[in-house]
Amino acid sequence: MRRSIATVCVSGTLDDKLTAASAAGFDGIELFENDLVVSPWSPAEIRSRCADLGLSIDLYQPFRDFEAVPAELLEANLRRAERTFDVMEALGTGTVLVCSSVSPAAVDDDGLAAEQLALLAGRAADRGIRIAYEALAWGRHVSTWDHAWRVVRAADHPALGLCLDSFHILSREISPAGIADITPGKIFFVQLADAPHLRMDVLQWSRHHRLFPGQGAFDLAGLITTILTSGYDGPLSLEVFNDVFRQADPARTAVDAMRSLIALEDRAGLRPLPPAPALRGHAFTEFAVDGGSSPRLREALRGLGFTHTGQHRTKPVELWEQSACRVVLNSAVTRPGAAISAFAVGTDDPAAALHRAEALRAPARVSEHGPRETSLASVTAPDGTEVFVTGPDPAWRADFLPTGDSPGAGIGLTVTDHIGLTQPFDHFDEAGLFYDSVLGLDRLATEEFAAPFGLMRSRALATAGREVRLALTVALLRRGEWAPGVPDPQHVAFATEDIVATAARVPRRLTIPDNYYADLAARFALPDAVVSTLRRHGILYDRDARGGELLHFYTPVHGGRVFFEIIERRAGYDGFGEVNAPVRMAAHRHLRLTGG
Ligand SMILES: O=C(O)c1ccc(O)c(O)c1
Ligand SMILES: [Mg+2]
Repeated sequence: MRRSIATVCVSGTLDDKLTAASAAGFDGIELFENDLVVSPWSPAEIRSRCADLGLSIDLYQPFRDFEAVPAELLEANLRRAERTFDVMEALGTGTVLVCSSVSPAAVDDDGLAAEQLALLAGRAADRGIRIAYEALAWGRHVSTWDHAWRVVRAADHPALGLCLDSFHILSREISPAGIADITPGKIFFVQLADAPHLRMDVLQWSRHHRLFPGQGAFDLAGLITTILTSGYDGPLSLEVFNDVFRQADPARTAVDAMRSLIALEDRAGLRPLPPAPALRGHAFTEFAVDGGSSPRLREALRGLGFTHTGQHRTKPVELWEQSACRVVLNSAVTRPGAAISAFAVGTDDPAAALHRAEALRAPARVSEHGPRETSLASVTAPDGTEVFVTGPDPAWRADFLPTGDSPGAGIGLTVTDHIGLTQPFDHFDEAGLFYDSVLGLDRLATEEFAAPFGLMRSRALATAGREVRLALTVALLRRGEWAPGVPDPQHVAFATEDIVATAARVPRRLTIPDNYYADLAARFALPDAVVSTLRRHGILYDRDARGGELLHFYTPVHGGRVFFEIIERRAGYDGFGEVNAPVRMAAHRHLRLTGG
């Protein structure tokens, strides 16, 4: 099926939008009237620009407030329509979207609406144009797909059909099942948007919070399957009104949009993707360090029981290990401070993983390598992190010469539990979609919490067996000038099976205030002895509804923004202890002020 995108989805002028849509591989666009109005190009020039870019103009929109009006208004509306048809003729576009009226002038009379829409369709047909009627979820009298379909059926004109928009359908609690029975050929156009579950005015919800498929909570694969059952074979077109996308780099947004559509087509069984191979776990996490931060990171790792086991053959890169926990310190990448620059996940079939990534418009990159080095392929995530996929026989290890120090007993750390990455404000939803589609992760809970320096949102992603977990966080508003917290913190969490024994062996843990423990005792009715053990070691606590428990502690921040977390999950606790994140943030801030 053809892939289309509405110009409203991306930022910029029409030129920026068309360039972005074409570069991302879309077949066509929905042209929004206001993008045309502000363009210096004539409709004929827009038509030829689109043709040059390999884009068809699949729809022109919106034409508003047409139907069910008194006679004198009808004349004016028809005149308006003729002007729109003139533009469409010059554009070479055959379908116009007419959305259900929101005008106070419209009357609640389906017969009149049908009659006037049939009249409009007749005028349109004279000019080779079709009318796709869309029920806006906030339409004055017509606000559901089935109501729009009743009106279209009653009008009974070959040039009048439906535009089905997933947002208007799924934002209402009306079953879409009957869409499968719509007369073949009467669905003229299909628009796709996802959205998070929100309890708010539906117009505000639609105009500010739509997302690309897979980024929200709607069952779009199910809806598409229903729509295709009716015989629809026109374009699948993304129509997303989103405050962030409207101001983000259009080239990136368009790729994000294309990735969402490709992943959706896979979920709906339309165009299967190469399956995501099972991930075995976190293979290593790489920190880019500079001259100032590398000694700090080394000291921190030593303090956590890691051993420097390998030295890269040709690059200033060190491998540190403890059980299956592996950290790579890379001084070859020069950026100030320390940052998580890459992570690696293990799979039995790295080639298949990269094949899938390519299909999802995440091109694989083979890192620079010297004569004796393994070429490790990676993909770059929207937050800039390089994601490596390594095989069962970790060939990359051969790139490291043993230092002679074998990993000692350590302090009980077993595996990397998760990696926590702060996301760039403009790319949070893009990042979630990237990680879940490319790596085949499940999206777990999205949580919001009030932190000292702003509201935060966090989204957890993980493999079904929890071998690989990621926690993505973002500020809910773009950060202002006042940014005293740790800027864009990042961390790696290692698992232990005995947090108290492990904590006792870590010299530098983050100090947690007494107030936290008083509150904890009140919230969970924990025995005094337990609370005092937690307090003594700076261990934070959470418990889920099923009795699963999380015990975790943190190190100070090293090199500006990175820190480590040690975590013990009990009885199937599956979260990330986000409820404790504000405590950690305040403690890091306090430490910074007191020179830690
Ligand atoms: O928000 C709107 O007005 C609007 C306009 C056109 C559409 O196709 C739509 O879904 C919403
Ligand atoms: Mg729409």
